[in-house]
Amino acid sequence: MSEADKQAEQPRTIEVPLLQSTLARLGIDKNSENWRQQVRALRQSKDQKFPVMKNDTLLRVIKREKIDHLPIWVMRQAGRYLPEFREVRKIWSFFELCDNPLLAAEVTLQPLERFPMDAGIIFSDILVVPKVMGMEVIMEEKRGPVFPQPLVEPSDLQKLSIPDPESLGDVYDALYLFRQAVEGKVTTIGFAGAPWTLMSYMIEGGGSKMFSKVKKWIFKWKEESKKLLSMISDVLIEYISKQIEGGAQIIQLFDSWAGELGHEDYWEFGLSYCVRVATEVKKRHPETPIIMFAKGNHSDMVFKHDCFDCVGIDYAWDLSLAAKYSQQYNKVIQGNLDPGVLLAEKDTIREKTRKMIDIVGVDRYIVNLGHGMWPEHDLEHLAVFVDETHKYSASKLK
Ligand SMILES: Cc1c2[nH]c(c1CCC(=O)O)Cc1[nH]c(c(CCC(=O)O)c1C)Cc1[nH]c(c(CCC(=O)O)c1C)Cc1[nH]c(c(CCC(=O)O)c1C)C2
Repeated sequence: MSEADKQAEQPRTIEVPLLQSTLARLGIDKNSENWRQQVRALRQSKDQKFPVMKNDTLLRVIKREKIDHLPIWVMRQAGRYLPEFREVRKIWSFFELCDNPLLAAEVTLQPLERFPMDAGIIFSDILVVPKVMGMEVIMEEKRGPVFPQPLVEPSDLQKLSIPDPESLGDVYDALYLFRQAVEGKVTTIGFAGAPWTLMSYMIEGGGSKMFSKVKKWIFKWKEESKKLLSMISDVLIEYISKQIEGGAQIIQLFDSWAGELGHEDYWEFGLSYCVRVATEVKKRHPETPIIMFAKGNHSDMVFKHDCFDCVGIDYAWDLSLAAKYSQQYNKVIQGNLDPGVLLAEKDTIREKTRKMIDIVGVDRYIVNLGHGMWPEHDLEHLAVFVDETHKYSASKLK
């Protein structure tokens, strides 16, 4: 049966059991025709208030305040490894979830019902940004994201537009609902893809092995490439600022394809734009920390920039070196268990977790994977990672 047929068979009522009591408290009726307007009006209201934080461990680490355990969350925390997420995906397409604040908030809550994480990253995707800039994006079942009409040459830039920031209002509304729903028990994380990574998707038309098309752009059409990177950066500054105003308490920038560029080129076409985005966002929201995750070989460059409060370390990086830089540059680090370790025996997961904590120590550290969860991951194994992080770090903090 095709994806469309499967979807046609399911009742498409919006089931959000985890959000139920929050909606009741906020006075939102999900069955009313104007529930979207009701959520939006609350999010935009001047006297918007969020529940008091009961567990702000993650934010305390950033501020170097006292904690009783190390915080943990995992990238791709909401996703296909969760049976309840797969159930929702039988009824709704990927972007239908992203465009529906009730469903996006519900799906973000799902992993927190199972695991005592310290944060929730809002369910969305980095590719909602190219979408609102005028590009079509399709999520294909096995391949991932596909752009049927990628940017081929500089004249294609004319097809792009700078959107009204409110055209991504569904994301801010989802953040608002999620932060209301967790009642201060976890930190709310917003995110965006970095300019270089988004540009890569927009030109390659999807995931890539060689990155030959986007590399042709930056080396052959340097000025036009910079125009595109600037345009994306401008959109991101507004987008991230609005996420913070909607409820995000910390932001992660994902530069998933950073490692495809050499050192100097990554500065010129990658990190310098992230610095610009983070610096601008910080001018507007100095209190909101920013985590920079540059996957690949460039974390050393990230440490040197004041606009980043935390450096996300991928699994291939040397954690001891990251720990050294963390001291030298006075920065929090996040990472970096290889997602593959979650396929091992539980004892191995515990051992590797303890080792990471021994290397970094129990301050300046947010425990995470070194990249996202995989659909084949076992729920119990993730539970072991979370449990060992909390127990072992708590024993060291006593
Ligand atoms: C659950 C999910 C997401 N995106 C995709 C899926 C799986 C597809 C599905 O359910 O149909 C497709 C989806 N979206 C993307 C991919 C990667 C494809 C590729 O390798 O090119 C896939 C399969 C693009 C994407 N999307 C994202 C990145 C950066 C992180 C990384 O490096 O993996 C990237 C590169 C970020 C992302 N994507 C998502 C989140 C929120 C959920 C969470 O983390 O809990 C986040 C933060 C959600």
